[in-house]
Amino acid sequence: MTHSVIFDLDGTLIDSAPDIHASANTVFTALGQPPFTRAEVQGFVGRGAPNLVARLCESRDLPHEGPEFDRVLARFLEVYEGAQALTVLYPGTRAALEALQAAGCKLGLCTNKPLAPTLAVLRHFGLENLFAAVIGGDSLPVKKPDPAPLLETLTRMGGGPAIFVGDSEVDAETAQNAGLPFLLFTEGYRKTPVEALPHDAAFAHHDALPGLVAAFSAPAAP
Ligand SMILES: O=C(O)COP(=O)(O)O
Ligand SMILES: [Mg+2]
Repeated sequence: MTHSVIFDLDGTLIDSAPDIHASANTVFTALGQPPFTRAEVQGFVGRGAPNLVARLCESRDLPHEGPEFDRVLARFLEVYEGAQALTVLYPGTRAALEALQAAGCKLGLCTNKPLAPTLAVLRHFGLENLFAAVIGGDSLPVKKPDPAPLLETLTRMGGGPAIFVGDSEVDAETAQNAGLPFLLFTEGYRKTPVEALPHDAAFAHHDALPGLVAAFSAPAAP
C-alpha cells in the first residue's frame, strides 16, 4: 500500500536559517544587542519560535519569560513572517514532492514553526496546494517531540500507513513517540551524528526520496 509522507519543514524542505538569523538580528540589534552568528541562531531552531527567542534572550541575560519577553517574541514573529528572501528549497525538493504525489502518496507537513510563517513560506514557494494537511507549532497545545502533532497531521490526511521525514533530534524522537518509520535528511540542522539518531533510512539529496518511500510501500517479500 502507498504510504502517506509527512514532512518536517525547517532544515528538511527549506533552508530557512538565513532568514531566521537575519530576523533575530533585526530584533536584537534594535534592543542594543550585538548580532548573533548564524550558528548560534541555527543551533536553537527546531523546538519552535518561543523556544528560539527564549534561548536567544537567555544567552544575552535578557528575561526569557514575562511581558518583556512576550514583546520580543511578538516582534520576532512580526519580522520573521515577512522574511523569505534568504530562504531556499533544498536541491531536488520540488521534484521529489511532485514525484511522490504522482506516485499516489498523500503529503503532509508537521513543523514546530508557527502556522502563519509556515503558510507564508509555502505560498512563497508555491507549495501550499501540495499538502493535504499542515500542522504548525502553535496548531495544538503541544509541539514535537510530543507525538500529537504528527498523529493529528496523519488523522487530517485520512490515516493509513505513513512515514515521517525530518532533519533533527526532535523529529527522530517524534517519529519514535508516534510509532512511525523515520527518514533522516542529513543536510539540515541536526547536532547529533547520524549514527546516534534512530532512523530507518538516511538521505543527503531529495532525489533519493521517491525511491526510499517506494521501498517502504513495496509489499514485503514472501
Ligand atoms: O523550530 C522551528 O520553528 C521549526 O522547526 P521544524 O520545521 O524543523 O519543526
Ligand atoms: Mg527541522
